[in-house]
Amino acid sequence: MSIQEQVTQVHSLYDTILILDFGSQYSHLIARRIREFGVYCEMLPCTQKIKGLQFEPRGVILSGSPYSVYDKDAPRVDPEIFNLGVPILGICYGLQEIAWNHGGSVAPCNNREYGHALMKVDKHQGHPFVDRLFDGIEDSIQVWMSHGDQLDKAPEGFKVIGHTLTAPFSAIAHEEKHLFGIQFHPEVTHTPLGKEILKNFVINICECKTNWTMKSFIDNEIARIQQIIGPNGQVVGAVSGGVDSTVAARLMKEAIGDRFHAILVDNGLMRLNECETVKKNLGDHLGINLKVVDASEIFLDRLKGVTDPEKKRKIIGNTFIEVFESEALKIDQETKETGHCRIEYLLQGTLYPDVIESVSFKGPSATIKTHHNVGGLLEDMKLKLIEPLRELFKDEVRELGKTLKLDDELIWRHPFPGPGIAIRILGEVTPSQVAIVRAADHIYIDEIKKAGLYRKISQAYAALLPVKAVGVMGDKRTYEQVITLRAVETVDFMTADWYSFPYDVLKKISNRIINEVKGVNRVVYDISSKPPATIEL
Ligand SMILES: Nc1ncnc2c1ncn2[C@@H]1O[C@H](COP(=O)(O)OP(=O)(O)OP(=O)(O)O)[C@@H](O)[C@H]1O
Ligand SMILES: O=c1[nH]c(=O)c2[nH+]cn([C@@H]3O[C@H](COP(=O)(O)O)[C@@H](O)[C@H]3O)c2[nH]1
Ligand SMILES: NC(=O)CC[C@H](N)C(=O)O
Ligand SMILES: [Mg+2]
Repeated sequence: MSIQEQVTQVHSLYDTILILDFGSQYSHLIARRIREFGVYCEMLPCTQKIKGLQFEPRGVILSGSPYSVYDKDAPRVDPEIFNLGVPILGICYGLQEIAWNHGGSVAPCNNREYGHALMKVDKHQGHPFVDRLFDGIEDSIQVWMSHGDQLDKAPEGFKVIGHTLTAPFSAIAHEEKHLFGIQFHPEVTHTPLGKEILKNFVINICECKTNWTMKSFIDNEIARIQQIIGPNGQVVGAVSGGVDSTVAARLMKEAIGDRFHAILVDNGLMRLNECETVKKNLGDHLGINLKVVDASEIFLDRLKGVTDPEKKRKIIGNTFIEVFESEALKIDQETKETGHCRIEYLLQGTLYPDVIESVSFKGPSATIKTHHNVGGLLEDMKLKLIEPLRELFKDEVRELGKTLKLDDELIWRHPFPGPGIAIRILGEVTPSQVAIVRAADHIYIDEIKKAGLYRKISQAYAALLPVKAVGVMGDKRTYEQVITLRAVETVDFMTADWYSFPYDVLKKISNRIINEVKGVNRVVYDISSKPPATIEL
């Protein structure tokens, strides 16, 4: 079977929901919820032309957006979508966009709704289709809203299927055209019955089959990679030993075999003995021959005198790419005789949270942190990126890892950021500061493991604060640095709570760090949740 045929087969095996993304912070959550039902979905930019679609969706969802439909430069859906003849659900901006396209009126409202609201469900006897969206929901529901505009008139032919005290057209539907619009966000957990509503749309209204699984994601991704890379293409891979890049590498290996060249860059900012351990693990478990490139001097040299964490990330991101580009040239030379093409692609294990926090859709959503692998890339980089996990959340990648039969230890490894210890030293990064963090972190993680808490905590690390404090050791005054410990619990790393440690474990950790790590006389524990803090510093 040709690759094109394999791709087409995906769409014949699985019913597809098309999500058109207007740039909401929650667009990917919609995709994630739908995949949880076992239904395949694809998310494309809202500018997608219907003529150019390579598949026939069973239904379409229009996401929310930071824009207002009446803005001059507001993103617009291709009106052809309304001639597809499949059910369409608009969420927030999506609702407003449906109304806008059908002669409804949308305007800024006096009673903006941000947060919880109670929506009264309006049923319509004799119009069975419009009632399907809120099937199983009686009377009223708790919903989560985030809008400053609202409909002040329902478009012609639409029925009102829900209203709140201040928004009379919170939910509308068209019996014959199978169009639905809701002002609230069903994709966030703050709408407790949101999942049921999405399920009603996807399964009861669009009648999608629920046969999509992680196994099919894998097959689909492998086919896609083969199609992109071609029969002779080669790929260089950024592989850190973390679960994301390991899963990505595993898919790539499966897709193109030895034409995949995995590289671990030792940037001098890794944890104790990390490079050796990772090389061994990936070789032993996955048969991936990992080349470790020692570039620690260049990285540490470029970080001299730099204290701003964003600058550190950019320097590290850029230097990573330089190393990969120079390694790719070396591999091109070495494989010249094989008939394989020159390396065009760089594989990265980028996940959705890396993307959403680093870049913004057409500008307005805020950049939180430039993850080195997204916003920290070289502007004129020659290698093109291939990122099979770019749409997934961490827990989905772990699920994928399980399906790929990766070792539990690897799947449940705490994430470790690419810029590593550099962003865990507030202030200048020097070899002696790196050594302090490395030693403290090693003790911290060791004690967490000994206490049997490693799997309960989602991510833990030690970091160095840029301050000194007075202490007394062996009757002598000390004036040394402060280690801060962080441990969080989270599912998707988008929000997180600090971990509530048993005191005796903290006591032991603090004691060991102060005794064993020279240059430290205090240990503090970070009790900030995300938001408003972030997981890293
Ligand atoms: N030292 C490194 N050498 C090569 N590539 C790296 C290195 N550190 C990070 N990367 C690349 O940057 C990507 C993002 O890093 P990140 O730490 O988010 O993911 P990960 O290391 O694969 O998984 P985890 O989040 O579990 O640590 C990685 O997937 C990998 O492609
Ligand atoms: O590869 C990475 N490069 C980065 O620049 C980076 N910054 C944060 N992280 C990791 O992302 C997750 C969320 O972290 P934050 O709450 O600090 O944004 C956590 O798991 C962080 O460890 C990074 N990973
Ligand atoms: N969350 C949204 O989609 C908001 C849509 C629009 N910007 C409003 O404020 O109403
Ligand atoms: Mg990592």
